[in-house]
Formats: sequence, structure tokens, C-alpha cells
Amino acid sequence: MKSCAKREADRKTFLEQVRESKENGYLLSSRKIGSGAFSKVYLGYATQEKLKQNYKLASDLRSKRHAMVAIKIISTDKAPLEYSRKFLPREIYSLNATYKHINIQLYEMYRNSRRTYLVLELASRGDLLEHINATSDRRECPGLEEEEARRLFRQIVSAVAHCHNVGIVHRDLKCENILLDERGFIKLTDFGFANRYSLRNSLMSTFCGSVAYTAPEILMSKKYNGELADLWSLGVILYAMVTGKLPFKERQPHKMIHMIKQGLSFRQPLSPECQSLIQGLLQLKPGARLGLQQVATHRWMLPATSAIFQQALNATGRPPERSPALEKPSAQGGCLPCPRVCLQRAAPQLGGTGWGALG
Ligand SMILES: Nc1ncnc2c1ncn2[C@@H]1O[C@H](COP(=O)(O)OP(=O)(O)OP(=O)(O)O)[C@@H](O)[C@H]1O
Repeated sequence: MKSCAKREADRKTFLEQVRESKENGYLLSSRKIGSGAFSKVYLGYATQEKLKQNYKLASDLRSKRHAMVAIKIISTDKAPLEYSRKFLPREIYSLNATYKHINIQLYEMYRNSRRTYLVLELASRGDLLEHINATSDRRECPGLEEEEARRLFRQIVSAVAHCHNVGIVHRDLKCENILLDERGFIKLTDFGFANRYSLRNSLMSTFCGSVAYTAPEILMSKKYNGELADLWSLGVILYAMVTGKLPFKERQPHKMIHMIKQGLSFRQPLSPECQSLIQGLLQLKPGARLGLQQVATHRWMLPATSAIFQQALNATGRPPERSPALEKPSAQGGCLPCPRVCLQRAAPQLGGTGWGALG
């Protein structure tokens, strides 16, 4: 239970944030939509005056037909200096450098000595983790149907490929950092650990990310290639999407490595293609992982219907007749009755926050 004094201090802080946002043209609502290690994310609204001044914001919100934004408030006075000096600028750089259709847009930023405010595009359908858990509950079966997972995973792969193409490795890919917009399209966010690299094969040494999604070479404190580490995280995300669980779940890195070495197991029916793609990504040796190009053209990534459709079209010159199998192409061989265990938010970074790591 929060003490009275703490509640009062929180209320005062919030009122300050409301005032500071208003001065900058935004109405901050009390609806908290997320929080991170040093940040809180609130629903906000752009004022009419702001819309008149900021063309980028106005044109984007006009196309969305609303005035809502996500305001991420980072308490820079409470965060370690390294966070404000290194990770926050990286996040801002990466948000600006990546393409708006696949990543969350940064509309504007304002700050003072205590706080930095990032005005972000609102992903109104929450994050992938919430989506997986809500869908699992609705289906009474953990995970998404493979067809839906494929649709989302294709977008995730294309967003990561875009980042890699512009020389940015994300390094903290996890279900919580994949948001869904109002049309159900994915948007990558949380580029706090993202890094620029100029040499494609150069190695990094910073520990980044959340243990459950972190590549084994990073857990083993080896120098690593950021692109190959992102591929591992993609394997974990795909596993989480189709099974509703994490493939390896331990808080301690050394225990995680032990589990990883024991090998992956699938505890529910999945198509062989899906298993093969996950196995191809979750390879202990970084160089043995499928590359993004191979992932994008992997047979699981091809929609079952269009592949069959195309085959039939090639053979007969006319489309195939519709069959129940084509109507519902999920390769997931039905659901077993299962306990309702939710996928949980990833364990915190190594050493509490991970900020103290190397360059
Ligand atoms: N643009 C947005 N639209 C909707 N929700 C958002 C948005 N940005 C962040 N969130 C929500 O807020 C949560 C925390 O945001 P974010 O991951 O950016 O914070 P963080 O401080 O970098 O987190 P962490 O400490 O996990 O690295 C997200 O998991 C998401 O649920």
C-alpha cells in the first residue's frame, strides 16, 4: 500500500507533468498506458494550437482521424546518468532514423532539468504480449493461430530488416516492444538499446535486452554481432506467439544457457514448417541462424492458401475450388485443453537494469 505522503508526492508530480505538457501544446490524461524502468507512458491529446503549428503531427493525426498521442515521460533526474547521456539519445536517434510505417513515430520532444517528454504515435491496441495473452484466453488455448502469427511475424521481420538495412540493431526485441496500431499493424518501439553500426560484421560487447529474449552469446558475455543477436530474439518472439510461452525461462543467465544447451522442446502441436523456422532461428551458434532473407522466404512464411492457390493455378490455369481446408488454413493441429498460464512480462535486464554495461 502506498503511503499518504507517497500518494501526495505522486499527485504533485503528475500535476506538474500536466502543466508542462499543456505549456507545450498537449493535454495529458491520467490514463497510464505503460511503464518502463525510468518512464511512464500516458495517453495524451494534441491541442488545436499544436496542430496548427506542427504540420507532421497534424497530417498524421488527420489520417488517423483522432488527436491522441502517447506521451512517454522519462524521469531523467532519477535515471542513471548513462541512461540520459547514452541510451536516451540512441532511442531518439533510432526513432528518427527508422521508417514511420513500421516503427513508432516520434512527433516531438520537450524537456526540462527533471524530465524528458517524448510525444509518440499512439499504438492503440497495446503490445504483442497483451495480444497473445488476450487471444489465448479467448481461444482457451495458449498462443495465436499460426495464420495470425504468420501475418504479424512477416511484419516484424520486415521492420527488423528495415532497421538492419539502415545500420540499426535493436538489441531489445521482445513481445512488449512490439506494439499494435488501430489497424492491427505492428510497430516496433523501445529503441533504448538500439545501436548504430558502420561495419556490418563488427562485434559489440554491451549486455542489452531481457534475459528471456537474449541471445546465448550475450548471456555468455562474449563479443557478439548485433544482427545475429536480433535473429535469436525473433526466434523467441515467434515461439511465444505460437505457443503462448517462452522457449527458455530462467532468471539467471547461466541457468538459461544450460537450458538452451539442452535443446528446444515443443509442448503443443505446431506445423513442422513453423518448428523448422523456430529451430532455424534459435541456433546456439550465431552463424548457424537463418538470415533475415532466409526467414522472409522460409516455407512457413508463405501463406498456405496462396501457395496452394498458386500451385493449382500453375497446373490448371484456373483457381482451385474452395475447400474447408483452404477456408481455415491453420496448420496448428487443434488445441489441447490447457491451463490458463499467461505469458509474463520479461524478467528485468541483467544486473537490475543493464545500464551499467560496456559501450
Ligand atoms: N507509442 C505507444 N503507444 C502505446 N503504448 C505504448 C507506446 N509506447 C510505449 N507504450 C507502452 O508503454 C510500455 C513501456 O514503454 P517503453 O517500452 O517504451 O518504455 P521503456 O522505459 O523503454 O521500457 P523498458 O524499461 O522495458 O525498456 C510499453 O511496453 C507499451 O506497453
